[in-house]
Amino acid sequence: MGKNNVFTNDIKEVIINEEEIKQRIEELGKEITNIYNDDDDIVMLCILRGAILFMADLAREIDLPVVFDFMDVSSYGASTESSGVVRIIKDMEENIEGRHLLIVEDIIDTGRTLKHVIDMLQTRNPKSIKVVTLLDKPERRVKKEIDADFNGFEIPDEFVVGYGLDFAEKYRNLSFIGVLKEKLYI
Ligand SMILES: O=P(O)(O)OC[C@H]1O[C@H](OP(=O)(O)OP(=O)(O)O)[C@H](O)[C@@H]1O
Ligand code: HPA
Ligand SMILES: [Mg+2]
Repeated sequence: MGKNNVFTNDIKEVIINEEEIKQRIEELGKEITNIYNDDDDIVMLCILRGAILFMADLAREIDLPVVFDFMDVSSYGASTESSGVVRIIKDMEENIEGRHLLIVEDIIDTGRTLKHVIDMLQTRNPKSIKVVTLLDKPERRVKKEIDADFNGFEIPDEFVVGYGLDFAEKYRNLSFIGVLKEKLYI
């Protein structure tokens, strides 16, 4: 059986394939490498769980010394709509005062998760906060001021899964980004 075939019946359309993801991450890695100095103290913060694959691949394309940290944040649960309540399930471990913080997200949708995380982390006085997201759904933004500094792909307003993104915890291990068939959640 070929790779990811077990999910074929659930996916309406592949919108970003494995090769496109890989190429874009190489570009993002170069862009990010270029905006920092070699001696900057950088903490890469992975927002669990969705950003785990992106973090792992992006970090290897950044040619700078970085520290890894993780924060587990959840607002979607088993739904395709944000609950509106952003829950911090696990806080980060590093002290970020005076250090550069690079937040790594898989997707910015309504922007609620990122707004909540940034508001919280800003009070800890990092030297800078920058955000890199693999996917961006600008049409869905409620708080217009929330945006990424680095953005892999702009996508339309459809519920997507794969490459870390889930529906009810499923599909995270797809190697591409696909649109989920609506009959599975409507
Ligand atoms: O811009 P928003 O509308 O807030 O949506 C984006 C957030 O939602 C998803 O997380 P989710 O709550 O599903 O947790 P998960 O990463 O563990 O799947 C995704 O990983 C982002 O963190
Ligand atoms: O389109 C999406 N897919 C998966 N998780 C998400 N969290 C926000 N938007 C999405
Ligand atoms: Mg999710």
